[in-house]
Amino acid sequence: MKITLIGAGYVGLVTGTCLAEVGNNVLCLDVDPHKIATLKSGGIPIYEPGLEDMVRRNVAAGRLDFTTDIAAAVQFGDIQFIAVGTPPDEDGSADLQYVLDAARNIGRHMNGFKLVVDKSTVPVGTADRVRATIAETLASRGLEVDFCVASNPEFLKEGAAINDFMSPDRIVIGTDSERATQLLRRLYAPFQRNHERLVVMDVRSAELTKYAANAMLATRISFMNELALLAEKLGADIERVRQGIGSDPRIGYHFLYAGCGYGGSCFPKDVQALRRTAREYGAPLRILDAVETANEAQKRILVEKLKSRFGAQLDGRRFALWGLAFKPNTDDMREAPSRVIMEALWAMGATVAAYDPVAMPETRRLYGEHPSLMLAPHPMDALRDADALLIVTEWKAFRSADFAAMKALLRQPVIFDGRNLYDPATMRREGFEYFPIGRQA
Ligand SMILES: NC(=O)c1ccc[n+]([C@@H]2O[C@H](COP(=O)([O-])OP(=O)(O)OC[C@H]3O[C@@H](n4cnc5c(N)ncnc54)[C@H](O)[C@@H]3O)[C@@H](O)[C@H]2O)c1
Ligand SMILES: O=c1ccn([C@@H]2O[C@H](COP(=O)(O)OP(=O)(O)O[C@H]3O[C@H](CO)[C@@H](O)[C@H](O)[C@H]3O)[C@@H](O)[C@H]2O)c(=O)[nH]1
Repeated sequence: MKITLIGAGYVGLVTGTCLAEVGNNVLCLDVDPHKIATLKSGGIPIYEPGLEDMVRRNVAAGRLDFTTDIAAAVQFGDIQFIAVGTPPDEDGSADLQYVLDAARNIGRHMNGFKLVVDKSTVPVGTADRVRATIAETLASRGLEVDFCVASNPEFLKEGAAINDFMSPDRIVIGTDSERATQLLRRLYAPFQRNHERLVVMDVRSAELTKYAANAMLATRISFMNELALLAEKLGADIERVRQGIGSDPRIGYHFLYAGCGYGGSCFPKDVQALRRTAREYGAPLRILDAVETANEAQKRILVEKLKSRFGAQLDGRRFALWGLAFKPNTDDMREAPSRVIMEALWAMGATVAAYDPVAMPETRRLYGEHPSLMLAPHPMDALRDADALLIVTEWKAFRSADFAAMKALLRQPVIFDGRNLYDPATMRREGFEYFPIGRQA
């Protein structure tokens, strides 16, 4: 099939590449000429394990190409995926300007039938707005051309995007059109594995499903984070509690890890946008209000622990920080807890020596040559003469650490572990003051 991806970001690039991988012809359009130039020259603009090879393979096979030419892109695909960003507006609602721009461009350049698929995360009712925008644009050209609009939200996780796309738990399709259903059934047939993954429903339910999934996962995390703080006070261990409840299949093990808060480009903005929709429709989601408040506090939890240990005056102190990305296997720092933590430490007069395996260029882009930030070439270099280490992202490389060497480098053997990487008893034996989340220090 011939497919156009509008937006070649995380979702557009992964979707386009995976669709090419199973034999489709894919053209990815982006308004960012630098992104397209990078892709055209064989590079990829994001860090996503496995993606670069897959892009290269499909470009070489002639199934994948990139363009900034809007007319050519719209004319190319029988299916037009809209995968542009939907960042939060000032009031927390999803900003739909890019989605509606894409819709206008489709209306401006289409000459025959198109199936338009909203892949971006968009509030309920957006497919109707996309349909109306295309219809108005066509009318302004004096044309009547047949088209359908369907919703097909994406559930991939950064860092595991290719596997999530190639082997999805489910593929949600929202449409009331038989033609759209048949086309998307054919398109997604190679991703079904042994049993049916397609869940077909009305458009509004599909749009809400995406927000419901992210809100449910964010709720589990905030619940565990608050429970962790209680466990600390009660002398209990949140890791034991996690294993104890996760074994109940009604609860399950996934997304129950207490830590220093959820970040990323999705949970924070989608929780905010759903709360905003709920308020607008007079059906407030009080639970989600609490989820967000709890998460904001959790992003500061290491700072609070550090203040209890060192006081609030940190002039002259230096702290090592391991992990800048909002989670492992990505260079994405959107809404990352590391940012809240570094900014709080700077405000109290401290300097930070940080290390991350892939997110240091992104850190430089965000903070420039910040006078209170040193980026260390190696995790151990960050520890030299630091008053304590803060662990913020659970990169695999941090799991098996050389404790003796760490102790020798740190000014004092103190670790605030925001991801519970180590066993508290071992850390005590090794002579560390160890402050985990929800476990006994
Ligand atoms: N990142 C994720 O893990 C993820 C997962 C599932 C869903 N989503 C959702 O998917 C959507 C896209 O997210 P993303 O992370 O890929 O965003 P992104 O910022 O990485 O990419 C969006 C791209 O769209 C381009 N763009 C903007 N307007 C355009 C236009 N009119 N025509 C062509 N290109 C245009 C931008 O230049 C950018 O490259 C969002 O709604 C997001 O919530 C993201
Ligand atoms: O038990 C857990 C699991 C995750 N997190 C944190 O939650 C955040 C989000 O993690 P994750 O969901 O793995 O990353 P994303 O790439 O943001 O993916 C989420 O957001 C995407 C965009 O909507 C969806 O497509 C995915 O299904 C959804 O998992 C990160 O800060 C994690 O550190 C925890 O604190 N505890």
